[in-house]
Amino acid sequence: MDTLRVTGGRVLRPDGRVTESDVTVDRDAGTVVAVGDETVNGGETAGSGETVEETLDADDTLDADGGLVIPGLVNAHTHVAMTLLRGYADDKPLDPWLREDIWPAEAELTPDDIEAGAALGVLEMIRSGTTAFADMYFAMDRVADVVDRAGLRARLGHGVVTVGKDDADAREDVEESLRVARDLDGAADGRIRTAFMPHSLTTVGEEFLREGVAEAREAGVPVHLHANETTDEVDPIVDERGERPIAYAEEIDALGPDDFFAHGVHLDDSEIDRLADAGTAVVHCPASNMKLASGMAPVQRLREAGVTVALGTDGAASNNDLDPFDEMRDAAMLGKLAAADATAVPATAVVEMATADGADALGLPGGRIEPGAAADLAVVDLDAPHLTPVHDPISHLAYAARGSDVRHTVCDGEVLMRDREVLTLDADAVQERAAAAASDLVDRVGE
Ligand SMILES: N[C@@H](CCSC[C@H]1O[C@@H](n2cnc3c(=O)[nH]cnc32)[C@H](O)[C@@H]1O)C(=O)O
Ligand SMILES: [Zn+2]
Repeated sequence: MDTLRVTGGRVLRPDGRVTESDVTVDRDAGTVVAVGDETVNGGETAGSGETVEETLDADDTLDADGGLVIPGLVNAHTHVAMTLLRGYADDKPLDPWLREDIWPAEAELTPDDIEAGAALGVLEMIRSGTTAFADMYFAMDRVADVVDRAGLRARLGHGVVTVGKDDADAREDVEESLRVARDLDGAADGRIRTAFMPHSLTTVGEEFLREGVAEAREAGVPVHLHANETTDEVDPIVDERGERPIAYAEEIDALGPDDFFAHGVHLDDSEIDRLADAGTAVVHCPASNMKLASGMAPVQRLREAGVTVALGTDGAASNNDLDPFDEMRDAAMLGKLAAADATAVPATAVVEMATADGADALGLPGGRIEPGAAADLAVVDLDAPHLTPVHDPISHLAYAARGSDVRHTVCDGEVLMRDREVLTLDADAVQERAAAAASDLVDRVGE
């Protein structure tokens, strides 16, 4: 067995305990084989016949001294190539922001641009401890190439918009989303999974939603869309159909146990119950919701109702970074404000949302450090002034740590970043190429 040992750190366990343990990883299988002396089958590692003691001479080690070993963080909703539009248009509500600024710029994006933007976003994510993400965009074959090279996991889909398009163009967009969902599923040695991704219930027509969802069910891929993000996305559905958006989603068969919806800001109690009954997850994007003044999602109520709530950054143009630590802190802060209750959405909740609940929402491995689990983890350096003293490491994850405190990132047993150096991408080249692509893009939009 080819082993990696993460030594000398404290480990965040699935039950919330923090223990001083080494973590042993089988690099070939991409799984955790031991946490301390806890193994898959009591002392023997993964059926190899070797005991933990015998594998003590690891083939490779990562120093976690003074650090906290956590499950790799999950960014459950983003548009990763939008890093090119970071800081391009700020301080506007969703609808005019999309129509006046973002969509005209996106109309000029080439597949090369999208690859450059995706590489930049993935670089940023690896550097802040993210090992899995969900992406809704276009030119997804190029995004998949980046994920393959960079070594993390993703659930990818082509975003469909049919409003303002003629029938042929609309159909083509739906077909492209289904093609991506079928062709890319299982790519990158299984690290890439896919979904059918209609942009939202108001930007895709009913007929296209029904047809696309039916095909997605046939293909066995989940559905991911923006739901109840703003009141502009709720009111027209209520006016035209006499039902709430989540009831509409259920009616078109888009409310399944493997499906996950971004935002869920404006949900009433009946919709929360429907989500809980269906087992559909919600991806909370607190920074984007605050920046676009979309509203405050009922995170505490959703969790109490039994809905799986994950965390997402949304695109870098509405955030403006892809740092999952910011998202944890924002979720805890905004969750309290939304509930008018300082005990709501505590530190333990947001850490769960960014790890196990994120992996569950996406239906991807990871999110827990335990024998037999996927070896997706990050080591957070706690030896810094803003993290001193350490009364409670989970409090620090939620409230005080930053993406730049991540020392190492591991996904599927591969070291993606060691001592802050990303090993799978040429960071300088990625940054330069993205900056050049972004400035060319803005020139073209201005012409
Ligand atoms: N194929 C579609 C593209 C859809 S990709 C997903 C879209 O979601 C947009 N987007 C980014 N952030 C948000 C948000 O917060 N709410 C809704 N849409 C967003 C993003 O800019 C992108 O255009 C087309 O032809 O236009
Ligand atoms: Zn979005």
